Amino acid sequence: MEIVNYEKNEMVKEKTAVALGNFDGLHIGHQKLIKTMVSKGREKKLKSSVLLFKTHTKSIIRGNKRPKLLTSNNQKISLLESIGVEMIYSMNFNKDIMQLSPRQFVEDILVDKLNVKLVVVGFNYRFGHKAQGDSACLKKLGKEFGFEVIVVEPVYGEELIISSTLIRELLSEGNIEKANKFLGRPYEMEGEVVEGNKRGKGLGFPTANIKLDKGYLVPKFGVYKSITIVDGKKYLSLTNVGKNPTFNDDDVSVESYILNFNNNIYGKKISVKFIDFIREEIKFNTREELIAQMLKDVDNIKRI
Ligand SMILES: Cc1cc2nc3c(=O)[nH]c(=O)nc-3n(C[C@H](O)[C@H](O)[C@H](O)COP(=O)(O)O)c2cc1C
Ligand SMILES: Nc1ncnc2c1ncn2[C@@H]1O[C@H](COP(=O)(O)OP(=O)(O)O)[C@@H](O)[C@H]1O
Repeated sequence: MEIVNYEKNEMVKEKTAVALGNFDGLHIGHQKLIKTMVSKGREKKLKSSVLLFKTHTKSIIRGNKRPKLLTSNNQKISLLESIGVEMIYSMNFNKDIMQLSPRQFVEDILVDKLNVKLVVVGFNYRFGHKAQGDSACLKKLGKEFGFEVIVVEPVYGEELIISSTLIRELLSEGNIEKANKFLGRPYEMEGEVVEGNKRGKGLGFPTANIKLDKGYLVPKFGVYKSITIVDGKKYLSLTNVGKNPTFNDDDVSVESYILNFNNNIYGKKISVKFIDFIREEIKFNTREELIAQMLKDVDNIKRI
């Protein structure tokens, strides 16, 4: 996968097919759009590419109301690679870019830098200063500058339009099953293993605590069946998300107890795939009650 940087003033020589959007979550709607771009691009002998802003466009525009992210740039890049995308055109979304009119964006970026011959966007795509441009405007500019525009219709799941917002809501409600169905894969959080409160081993349940980045979406507090990936190997695990009410912790933690595992993994980068919501977090009166419940949780995930 080739990564080309706008900031380095890099220009693309080959003719390209480009998909445009934030693509946070890269859910099955996004996947359909990207696949359309890749296959139509191949037909026309164009280099398949995605223009990615390093930050979500709404995170700059909305300040504090920024949406919590479902995918990191690295996750997006590896998912895009697996769909067959050949190039990422990477840009910072800053005040200068934000102020480009739809016409300037098309001329300065898509035509001059990216050499586009095909642009694929979703049905509700907006672009340019104050989101003035829509797909009809893009089509008009395409005629003028000589590129084709394909607008991809929405993908539905259970009569709802699948969107990143819908998936954020499902994860916040603990509806991991539906969120995973719409993502087309399990929801995944990755991070470095950091030290926790050093209680886990004493309870008989050591947990690898992931260093959390505040920008990412944390699913509903509770206990999940999960798959934890350490050094490329998959392990069955139980992941607790929340504030450990039994111990009145202040901070939110995401921590995995990995079954049949006994290694020191502090400092390693691990990834947790959420498979099933098991139960809510409980405030127990004693450590013993918590331990008894964790033993039941282990039994539980071995059965489902
Ligand atoms: C399977 C599992 C279930 C858990 N359920 C609860 C719970 O219901 N209530 C709670 O207060 N903490 C729960 N925890 C979190 C523990 O309190 C936490 O892992 C323990 O205090 C160790 O924290 P530490 O890693 O910061 O040392 C659970 C942890 C695991 C692994
Ligand atoms: N089965 C296991 N699951 C998770 N972590 C384990 C396991 N076995 C050993 N470890 C190690 O133990 C650490 C967790 O121990 P714990 O007592 O819970 O301390 P902390 O509060 O620092 O998380 C993990 O970060 C990891 O390095």
